[in-house]
This record gives sequence, C-alpha cells and structure tokens, in this order.
Amino acid sequence: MVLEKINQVNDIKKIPPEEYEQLAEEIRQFLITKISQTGGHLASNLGVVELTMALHLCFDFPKDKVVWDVGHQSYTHKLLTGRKSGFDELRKYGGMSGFPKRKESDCDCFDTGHSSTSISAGIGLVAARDLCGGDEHVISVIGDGALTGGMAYEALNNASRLKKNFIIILNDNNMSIAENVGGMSEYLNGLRTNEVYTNFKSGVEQSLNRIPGGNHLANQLKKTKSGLKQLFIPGMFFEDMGVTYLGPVDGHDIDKLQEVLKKAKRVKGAVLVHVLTKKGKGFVPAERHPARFHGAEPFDIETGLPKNKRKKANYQDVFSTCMVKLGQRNEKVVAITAAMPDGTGLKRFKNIYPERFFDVGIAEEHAVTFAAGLAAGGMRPIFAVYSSFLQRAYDQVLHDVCIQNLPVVFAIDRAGLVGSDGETHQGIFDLSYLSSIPNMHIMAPKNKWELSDMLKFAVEFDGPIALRYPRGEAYDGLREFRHPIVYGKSEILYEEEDIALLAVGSMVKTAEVVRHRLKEIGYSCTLVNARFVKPIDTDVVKELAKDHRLIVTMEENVRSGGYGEKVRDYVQEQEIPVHVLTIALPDEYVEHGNVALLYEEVGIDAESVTKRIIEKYVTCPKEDGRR
Ligand SMILES: Cc1ncc(C[n+]2csc(CCOP(=O)(O)OP(=O)(O)O)c2C)c(N)n1
Ligand SMILES: CC(=O)[C@@H](O)[C@H](O)COP(=O)(O)O
Ligand SMILES: [Mg+2]
Repeated sequence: MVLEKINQVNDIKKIPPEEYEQLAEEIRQFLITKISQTGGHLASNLGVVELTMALHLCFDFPKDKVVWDVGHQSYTHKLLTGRKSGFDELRKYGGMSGFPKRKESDCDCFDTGHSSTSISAGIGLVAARDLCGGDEHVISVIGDGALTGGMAYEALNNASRLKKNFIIILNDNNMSIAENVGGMSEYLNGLRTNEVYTNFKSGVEQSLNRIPGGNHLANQLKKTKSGLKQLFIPGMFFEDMGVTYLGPVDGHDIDKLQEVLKKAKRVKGAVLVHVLTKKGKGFVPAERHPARFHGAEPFDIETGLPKNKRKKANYQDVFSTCMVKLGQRNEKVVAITAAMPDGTGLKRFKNIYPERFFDVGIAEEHAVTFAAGLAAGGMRPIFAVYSSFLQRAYDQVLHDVCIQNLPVVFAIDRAGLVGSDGETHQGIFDLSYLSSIPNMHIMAPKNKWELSDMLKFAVEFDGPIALRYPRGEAYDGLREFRHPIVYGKSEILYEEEDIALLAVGSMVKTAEVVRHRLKEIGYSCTLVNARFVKPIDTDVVKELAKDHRLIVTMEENVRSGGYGEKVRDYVQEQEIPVHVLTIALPDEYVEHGNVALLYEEVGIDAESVTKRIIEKYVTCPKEDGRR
C-alpha cells in the first residue's frame, strides 16, 4: 500500500513517480470507503485527487499556502497532511471538520465553507507576504461553480494589479452542485471543449508560418489587443483582466499538472491555471450522478444507494409541492435559487415552469436584488435560500428590497442547526439579521402544514416577508391545530397557567415535550406557537402575563437580536410584571456534529430546557395580584 507511506505533510515527495497512479487509486478507494460510512462531499473530492497530489509535489506546505474555495474538496489535502485517522470521525461532533480549519492543521491557512472567497483571501495572504518580506507561494483553488460568485470577480479585478506571483487554480469540472449556469460557464465550456478552435488555431498558425513573413504576423497577432488574438491565446477573458492564463490542462494527469504548476510558479503577477477535472471520478455512481454525490449521506458502495431510507417528507419536499401549486394558481409567482435547485426543493418548479424559474449561480447578493427588480416589475418572486448563505446579502435585503417595501418572499431553508457542515453553515442568525431591518416581516412554521399555509400567506402579502424552516424531516405533529394565519398573531395551542411557553417554529415540537414533562411533575403550562417573529404578538404577551408567573421564549437562533430579546424588551418597556426566561443559542459559533447532540451542547434540547425552566421558576417571586 502506497498510502501507508503517507503519514505527514511532504511524505508524498518520498514516493517514486511510478507509484503516483497507484497512490491516486488508493486515495480514491480510501475516500469512497470512509465517506460511505460517515457521509460527506464525495464527488468533488474524487475529482481533485491528482490535482491535490500535484500541488503537494510542487509546493512546500505549510510554508506555502493553499486556500480551498468552499473547502468541501479538501479531503485529499487533509489526507496528505497527516489527518488520515481523522476520517473515521469526519464531520462528527468533536471529530475532523469537512472543511479546512486553521485550528486543525498548520497546513490549513484559511477557513472556508461559503463560496467564492478564495481569491480575495489569497490576495490578502499575498499582500501580507510581500509586506513582511516573505517568499512563500500562495495558491487559491476555485471551482467553476464558485467562479459564478461576485466576490470572485471583485478579487480578480484586484489580482490584476499584482506584480509578484499569485496562483489561481480554476478547477473546472463543468458542474456546480447542479449543472453550472451562466455566461462564464459557457465561456469555460468553450475553452474546455473547443476542438474546432484548437484545430482552427493551429491551422491558421501553420498556414501563416508557410507564407513569407507569416511567422512574424502570427506573433504580432498574439500581442495585439484585437479580437483576432483569441485565435491564438485561450483564456483571453483572464488575460485581458491582467491575469496570465495557463491551460487548459488535464487535471488527472499528474505529470502535466506538475509541469504547468512549475510554469505558474515563475509568473510575475497573478496567473490562472485552468485545470479540467471530472466530478466523481473513479466511482461510477458519482460520475453518473455528481449532484447526488456532491454531499452524500452514508451509502452502500455496491449500489451507491443511501444506507438510511427516508420515512417521512422533508420540509424541502413540502416546499416543493407547495411551490408547484402556487405556480399553478398565480402566474406572477417566480422562483429563484442561488445554485441550490435540488437542496431547496425547487427542481419540480423548474421542470414545470422553466420560464419562471431562475438559477442565478452562487450569487446570493445578485439573487436578492434581482428579486427586487422582479417585484418592482409586478412579479411575486420567492427566493429559496439557505439561512447561512443569505447572510452575505444583508445589504441587498435592506437597500434593494426593504427600503422600497417590495413584495419579495424569502423562503429561508436550513434555518437552525444543520449538523455536519458545522459553524459556517448553521442557520442560527437569520432571525437577528433580518429583524433589524425595517419593513421586514418574519414567520416560522411549527409543522409541515403550517409551512404550506405560511407560504400561501407570504405570496399574498404586500411587502418583504421571510419564513424560516429547518433542514430535514418535516414535523407532522400538532396536525389538529391549523388556525388560519393572521398577520402578527400567534397561535395558542394549550391554555393553562403558571408557566407559558412561547416557541418559535422548530422549537414548538421541543416545547410540546417540555410541557409534557413539566405537567408530569405538577406544573400547569400554556403552549403558544409564536408564528410571527416580526412583528411579535404583543397582545398575547400582555394576556399571558395576566395569569402566568413565567414566560419562556424558545428559539433556534442566537439570543442576541432574536425573538426572546424582543419579548423581553417589550415586557420591560411596558413594565409588565412577569418573569421572562429566554431559551436561545449562546453568542458562539456551533461546530459540526449530529443535530440532536448539538441541541444538548447548546442547551436547547427538551431535557436542558425543562431543567432551566424549573430552576428559574423556583426563583420567581409571586408578584402582587398574580399567582
Ligand atoms: C455562498 C454559498 N452559496 C452556496 C453554497 C453551496 N455550495 C457549496 S459547493 C457549491 C458548488 C460549488 O461548485 P464548484 O465550485 O464548481 O465546486 P465542485 O463542487 O464542482 O467541485 C455550492 C453551490 C456555498 N457553499 N456558499
Ligand atoms: C459545501 C456546501 O456548502 C454544500 O454542499 C452544503 O454542504 C449542502 O448542504 P445540504 O446537505 O444541507 O444541502
Ligand atoms: Mg465545479
């Protein structure tokens, strides 16, 4: 086994070249075996095995620095830098992260998780290097999908002014999670597949070389700014930006990769190496279905099928069905995704109403302003987006949607703890960052029927409105409670006295369990489904205060700026004599792991909440005139 010889960084340099192919094969088998057990980003990693090996052969880590865009493709890098044993606990609580982490290894120079940041970070590392008089190489590895993100272009624009070496590797597998979209993708496709171009180019060059002075003419043409130059130099887009273009090169040929990387090292200034790879390479199911194996659940290696069969519908399935119905009922309804048609459940809408479906690429900022434009033009846009990815579009939500009070619906998916992706992907800030924006309205459904009711309500609503729901299985309890959605109003589920639980969205399910436990030990307990986080239902708070000693707010969001703070503020401002306990997430990032474990870790599982309520209740003095 060649892989056995790799135990720490730079061990790969001791491997003789004739064993490289064998090593690549063993790395692939290792990744397939491990990820089939733990789950993880298989397809992207299988695609960059040789590229990562070539980087480790040509550079000197940790002195040299590599920034992995998104970071979901950094598994081989982890393997080659002494983290083989970490794969048993990949993405598990306390185990190795699925993304690069500075705290995990000195070979990880920059943490990633969200797309299109690598070129900016790389230029920063280059500037720091040059200011400190260093001579290390800095390499940013960015995928063709990540290159649809606006930040990448802002960074390229800056990279053009560099005078010293900075290497950008464009890992082009012609896929984002789903099919890649847009003009740049088309352009890369041209470079990738243009045999006609290659033949034409060499044909023209050969013909010119045959005529007297033709050689000189061909060389001159390469130097001109004219469009004719494109006949001779691929990657003109980058060249015109001031970034040297090298490639395209076969990303599975280690010799060629080393050759081009050595050339790239010598360039003064920014250089982009265009590497062509195959997503899922070496595992037939992943090659055939790269989207399904982008982020895979544990699977059976023989069949490629998931090990755990899903029994119940996900929130995304419910959203999907509801979107199709809304599209049918209202032809103004349009759907937008930023490169997540599968994850958000918009694929069916796309297939049925292709002209009203927009995948804008990994471009959340653009998606929001685009939605604002659609709304200003009389449409009813629904932007389905993961909570953590919407973070980067804060200004667009504020400046382009909310100031103009435009009717854009934000279907905020993956709200709450998402699990294995960890701190970069936890959707635990949306209630806070959206609440602070005037004109924004926010709802959260308690179960799958309410998601559907809220979506219908949102499409009819005349202004910006968000509804947030979690990753995974849709709660199908509390079916008997389906009161119509009324603007700004909560829904009272069980009415008693003493303790009132006011729970937001996903926490209603937990609150039900908590209530049951409290009642078992003799407490009397009301349960209210908050429904609206903005505006909060102040009437219900006032009413509850009359015959309850303690109001407990529960939310799967950070405490700061969340629902509980709003209730507490209101109670204080109005000098309402009632005690308030806020159950929310601490002011911390939450690492990766199983969601149930994470709930315990941050204290929002039923047991921790019950305990905290009892502790608080016994210290609450009875106020005059109240129980
Ligand atoms: C801001 C942001 N939006 C969306 C995502 C989800 N996402 C992760 S990887 C990915 C596709 C990336 O495609 P590419 O860069 O080509 O890498 P590949 O998976 O093809 O190797 C997307 C959309 C993200 N990580 N960050
Ligand atoms: C790396 C990345 O950002 C995505 O691949 C993400 O992991 C998808 O998450 P879901 O599995 O929740 O769709
Ligand atoms: Mg790609």
